[in-house]
Amino acid sequence: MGTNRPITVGRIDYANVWPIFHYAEQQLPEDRFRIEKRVPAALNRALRQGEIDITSMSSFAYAENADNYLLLPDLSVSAKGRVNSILLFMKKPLEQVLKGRIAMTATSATSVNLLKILMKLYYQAEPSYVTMEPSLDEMLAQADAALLIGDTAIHASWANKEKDKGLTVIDLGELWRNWTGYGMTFALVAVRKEIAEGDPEAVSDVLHALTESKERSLRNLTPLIEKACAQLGGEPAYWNRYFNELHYNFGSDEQAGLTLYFEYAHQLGLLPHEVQMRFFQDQAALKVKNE
Ligand SMILES: C=C(O[C@@H]1C=C(C(=O)O)C=C[C@H]1O)C(=O)O
Repeated sequence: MGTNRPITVGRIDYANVWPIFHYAEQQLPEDRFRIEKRVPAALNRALRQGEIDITSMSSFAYAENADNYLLLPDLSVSAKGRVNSILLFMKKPLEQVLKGRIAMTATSATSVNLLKILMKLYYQAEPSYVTMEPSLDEMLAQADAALLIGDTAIHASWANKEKDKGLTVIDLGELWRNWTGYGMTFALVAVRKEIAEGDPEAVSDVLHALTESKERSLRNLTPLIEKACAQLGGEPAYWNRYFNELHYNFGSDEQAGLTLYFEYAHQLGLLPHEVQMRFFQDQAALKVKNE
């Protein structure tokens, strides 16, 4: 059974998802699939409100609504240590930031809650938080430190070096790893249950397109590196390292790190309930196996 309207697929508007999406769009026929590119917070909201059907999204926002969603298996944006694009920029020494005020980007859900977990449980600190649009200068005019994610964080980290702004930078993926010994999963791909039940073939098509894109991208990163230099600036060596330090699978290691994050988020009352991760079962794959 297929629905009559096209299936809307959400793509995070940052380089971190390029390996998963770069080759996928050309495999999803335009008469059946529509791609929406937005920042994570907008995709999180659109999925919750039923405006889109399948999306790459903040792992935290998946957890907030896990009963209504299924995860597309083995797809994520994760880091085993340094993530390079989830960064706390501090204009004051850390001791003052811990007692001060932190501006957080309005585009994120996972990272802002990761920062709260690290502040409370790692540093035993309770700074105050303000949510703002992602502009480093404006954020730092109002706060002692600023949390940015995605391409905005990358550009701000370059400007900090090139313009000698003298800000101290903490990479949240690296801090999480040093503290817990685990990697961290920032983004997942989820489908609304209603769509998975009503149009499983379409969901399966999206799963295959994203999985094939991931595999093809990782076999040869050169096209993505060239595109990143052309569209976002920077050097090939930077992007080579960036795409290599991110991980795009969601196996038992990634699940263990994310489970710990969900537990801490629940413990601090950031998530109102415990989270049971549930996955879309690809019937198309089962059918092929049984034939
Ligand atoms: C690696 C990243 O992962 C992401 C962080 C997200 C969040 O904080 O909610 C959501 C999706 C990803 O964009 C990044 O933004 O740089």
